[in-house]
Amino acid sequence: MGPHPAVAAIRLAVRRVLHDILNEAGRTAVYSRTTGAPPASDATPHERPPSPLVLVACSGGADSMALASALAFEAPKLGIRAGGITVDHGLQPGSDLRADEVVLRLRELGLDPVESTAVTVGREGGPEAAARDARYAALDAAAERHDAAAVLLGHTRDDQAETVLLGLARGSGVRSLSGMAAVSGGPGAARRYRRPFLQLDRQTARKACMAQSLPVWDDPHNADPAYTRSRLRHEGLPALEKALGKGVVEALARTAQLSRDDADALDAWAGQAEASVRDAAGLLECAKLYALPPAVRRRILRRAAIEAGAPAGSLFARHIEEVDRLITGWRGQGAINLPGKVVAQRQGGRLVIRQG
Ligand SMILES: Nc1ncnc2c1ncn2[C@@H]1O[C@H](COP(=O)(O)OP(=O)(O)OP(=O)(O)O)[C@@H](O)[C@H]1O
Repeated sequence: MGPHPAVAAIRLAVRRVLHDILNEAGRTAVYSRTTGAPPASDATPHERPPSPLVLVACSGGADSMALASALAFEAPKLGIRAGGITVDHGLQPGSDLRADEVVLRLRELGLDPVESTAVTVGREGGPEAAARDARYAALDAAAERHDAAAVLLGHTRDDQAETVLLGLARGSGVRSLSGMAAVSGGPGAARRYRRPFLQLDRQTARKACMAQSLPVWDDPHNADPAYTRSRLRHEGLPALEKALGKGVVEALARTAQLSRDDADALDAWAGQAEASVRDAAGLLECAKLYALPPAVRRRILRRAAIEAGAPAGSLFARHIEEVDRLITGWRGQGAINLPGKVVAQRQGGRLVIRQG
């Protein structure tokens, strides 16, 4: 009898990603599929390149426990070492004990190395953003320390749908609607993070844990109505499903993929158009900017503001719209102040964006 369908589904999702990692590293999965033994080789063990290490980021929740179990099952068959890391945010009493428990469970799955790392969560950008920043910094550090080829994250299709809705409600562009990427980078490692479950629904991950008798922990934050994402998960999406039908989560995840492709194309277009709207001195020419489609023009303006020193995270659509009005609605406006003490002004048909 084969594995439970949910277990088969999580394993397949992880296997695909592990194959990608091997291919990118220029290695093929030549290790025995049944025993996990390396192929017979003339090379002595110390001449063989060390097998790559893949870490799973695990909170102890159903999604990342399912991910850890699938990694533990698939990695040895491909000659990949599998490890795990859990981050203790220190936001609840006893969180250190919980982290120790997660470490134990990951070790029981056969992962090695496994470690927990404690972080201090600041306040910047609100509680969710601050916890996320601290978590990724810790995961980046762990990946560096262990020289990991990749870190797996347990985001599911449901998380993706929530992210798309949050972007939609913020009124931002297609980049924001494109949600989370299946592959994304950390400092110095453009393809560090992988999300094997992005096409998989949360129920499948949960069922896979049940089928394997894996205990999971439900983060009280996930149910805390003080958090926007939690309200969306427990009230917003169910209401949408009631009104629009069950396929809404899948449709939102598809929207993410389509938006990502559109955003990438527009970014590339803006990158190419940028050189053609600069004069010999490198200044942006307003007449040429005016002739461009708004989506392309605003991307060029955003890039110029960031290049001048505006922090990307504080630069919102409304800032760029105001700068855009220097091009499309010129009536002698004064200089426009942007985050990071950057100033944009129109001078003699040129747009000057620099730190004031
Ligand atoms: N404390 C943590 N330590 C390590 N990794 C974490 C931690 N919290 C989240 N992650 C990683 O980020 C992913 C997304 O986390 P998030 O809390 O947004 O989603 P979730 O649906 O609650 O996931 P899970 O059920 O795995 O907790 C997790 O699946 C996991 O890979």
